[in-house]
Amino acid sequence: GLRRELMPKHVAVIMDGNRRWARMRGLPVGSGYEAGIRALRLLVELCCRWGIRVLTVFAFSSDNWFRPKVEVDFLMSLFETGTNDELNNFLREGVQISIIGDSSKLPESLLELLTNAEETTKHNSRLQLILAISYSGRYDIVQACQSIALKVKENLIDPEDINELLIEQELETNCTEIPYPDLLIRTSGELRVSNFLLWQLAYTELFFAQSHWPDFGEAEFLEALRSFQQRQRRYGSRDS
Ligand SMILES: CC(C)CCOP(=O)(O)OP(=O)(O)O
Ligand SMILES: [Mg+2]
Repeated sequence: GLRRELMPKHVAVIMDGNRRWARMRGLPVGSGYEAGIRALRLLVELCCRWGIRVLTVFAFSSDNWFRPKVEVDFLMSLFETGTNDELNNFLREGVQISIIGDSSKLPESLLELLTNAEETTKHNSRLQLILAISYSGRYDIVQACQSIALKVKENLIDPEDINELLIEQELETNCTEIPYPDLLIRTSGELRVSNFLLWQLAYTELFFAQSHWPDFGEAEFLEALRSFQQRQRRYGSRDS
């Protein structure tokens, strides 16, 4: 069975397969996205129940902007209604919301909602939910480099002061005490990282599930946790 002391502290999820889920059922794409939101709500509850400290989900990548406008608009409105519907639950359950990604491209109404949700939940401490929206792992590293280069230019630091900790502090995941996921879950059978967290995933255990995201429920999550607990994490040290 699962052992509480071997739980991952930070779980990251690429919630993939929503459109295929809908297509397999002869449903419109929007139904897949709506089912995906429901699966996310369930996962937040499961993470609270199993004592996971941080959950980072890839809700919308910078590449997703190239999808048909009708799909992008539907997703943006879904993020708005989802945030509205869930905010009171998150407040009650002690869930803190943080957003990472290029928020300048989000609709003003969604940005306001998310900023308000960050503000009203900032003292919650049971689970930190990080929503990666309009996020790019490579751009995250680029913006960290720009920020560090500026500090060098302003003589605040010297080039030899640049180390892994400094970069970690400049990444967008500096919104959490546990920036490095212990476990990454990707659904729908794709075996790619797709420009999600890149620096942060250096030693993360990867778990790939066949089921599409809307079908990823408690049984599937417990299977991922069991797989994680059976792994011997070496961080490159032991050669055996
Ligand atoms: C926006 C993102 C979370 C949606 C993930 O599902 P998806 O739209 O990539 O679905 P498919 O991989 O089935 O096309
Ligand atoms: Mg996909």
